[in-house]
Amino acid sequence: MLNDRTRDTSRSPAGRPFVQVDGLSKQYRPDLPPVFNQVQFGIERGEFICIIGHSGCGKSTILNVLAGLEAATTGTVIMDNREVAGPGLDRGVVFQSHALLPWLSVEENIAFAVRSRYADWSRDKVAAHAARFIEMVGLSAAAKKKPAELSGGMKQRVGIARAFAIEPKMLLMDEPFGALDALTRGVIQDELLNICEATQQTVFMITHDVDEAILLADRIFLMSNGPRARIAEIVINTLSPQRTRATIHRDPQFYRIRNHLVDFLVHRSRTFQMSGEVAELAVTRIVRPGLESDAVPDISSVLDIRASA
Ligand SMILES: Nc1ncnc2c1ncn2[C@@H]1O[C@H](COP(=O)(O)OP(=O)(O)OP(=O)(O)O)[C@@H](O)[C@H]1O
Repeated sequence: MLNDRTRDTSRSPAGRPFVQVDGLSKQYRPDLPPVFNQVQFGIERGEFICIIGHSGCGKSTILNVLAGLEAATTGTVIMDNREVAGPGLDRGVVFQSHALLPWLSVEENIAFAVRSRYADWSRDKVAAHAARFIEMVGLSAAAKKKPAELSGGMKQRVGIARAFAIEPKMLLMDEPFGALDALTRGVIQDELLNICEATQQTVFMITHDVDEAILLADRIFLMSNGPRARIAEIVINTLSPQRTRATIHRDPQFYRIRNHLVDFLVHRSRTFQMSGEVAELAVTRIVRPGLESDAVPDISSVLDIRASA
């Protein structure tokens, strides 16, 4: 499989990234500290972002805010020059559970979503569009089956096809492969890469799997532990855009990035928590193993992990 992940990263006339998140915080109760605060990042059009952090740091809450399913306590999310103020079909969401309509077949589930997005399309056009995405996830032979007749991996493929089929401006995925066995997970990761290449989809994905993040993501956001969690580091994936699951382990750079991520999760994610007051003032650190620096608005320092490897 070849992933020639060239991106259309054109910015808005205002010079803003495609998605701009500023000053985001979430406090569920006034007597408790915010789960996260000062969360700030940009996502370019066509970029694949993975976010990693310990359980409870607020990853799902951030994703829900991006989806418009939850309101932040402070801060703004601007997507394609418009503020996100609620759910909308310009964003697709894939959760770990599939949430398929059990009385509809695979193709009907996807067609249902396509019709809600493109209400004026003819029946044939909807069916052809749905079939295209069913084929992309390798489910053409199962198109007539109901969800109860599908394996967990197949159901998750339907969820992914449905999300892509509405051609969202941003696809949000909350641990989409968390419930799958390793083999199925690998196959679907490959399919996901192929679809992203074909569609230039912008993706924001939560994962607990560092290998998955290195395979899929252009950049990896690392969240410190909560409360008062924040995006402490952004790791730019400098592996070849042609990386594949089969060959990625042969690249020495893979282990440098992997060690860096694991070290963050084991050690550094906690230090931000312990120095909570200081962390509030701190800025996101960017890790860019071996690439030239270019303008990234929320970044203030560069750490080259090759130098320390
Ligand atoms: N509705 C709610 N009311 C109160 N607290 C909440 C609510 N939803 C989430 N929380 C708390 O907010 C924190 C962040 O939750 P969230 O699910 O966003 O974390 P997460 O990083 O996605 O965790 P995980 O990796 O385990 O899914 C947790 O401490 C959780 O208990």
